[in-house]
Amino acid sequence: MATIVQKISNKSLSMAGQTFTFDSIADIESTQIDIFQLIGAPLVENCLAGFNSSVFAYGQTGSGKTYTIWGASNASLEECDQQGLTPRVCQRLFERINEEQERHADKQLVYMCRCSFLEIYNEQITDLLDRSQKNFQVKEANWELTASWTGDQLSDHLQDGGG
Ligand SMILES: Nc1ncnc2c1ncn2[C@@H]1O[C@H](COP(=O)(O)OP(=O)(O)OP(=O)(O)O)[C@@H](O)[C@H]1O
Repeated sequence: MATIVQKISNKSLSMAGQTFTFDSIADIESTQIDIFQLIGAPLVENCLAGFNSSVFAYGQTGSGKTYTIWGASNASLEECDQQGLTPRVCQRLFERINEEQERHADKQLVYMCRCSFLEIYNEQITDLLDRSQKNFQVKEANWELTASWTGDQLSDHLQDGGG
């Protein structure tokens, strides 16, 4: 069978005779930990520095979006190889916040975290933290989301399966 896409290096691949270059390319050998180190850990540091961060998974059905963003269906918040980005990022984020608060105890740092978890399917946006919110229009530029969660609420939600 002809190879359609060929990985040339960690940053480039060839397809139909053309070479494409990216910041980084994961492949079939990449583990959930690899993806967390590549995307999740820098994202957490970015958030701690006060910047908004987002992860966008795009691909055809069955290509592994849910597996990558969330994890295998049997993965829980407990340590598990199959955990995806979301539980790992949440865990690291709150660990790092505790670390920073302890390190700078004299400054009494207060962090406010806000997160949204959205699915776009058939041009319909669903708020995955509040499934009653499912009629956002793609064209609307300033739709507002209700998802402003405390760490404990988010942690409970993740442990309940996030549905
Ligand atoms: N890297 C991987 N290692 C092991 N299993 C994987 C991997 N990626 C995906 N899978 C498995 O492949 C199947 C399809 O993956 P997944 O459900 O994540 O796709 P999807 O892109 O979210 O699909 P859809 O768009 O239909 O929701 C699942 O059973 C998932 O556990």
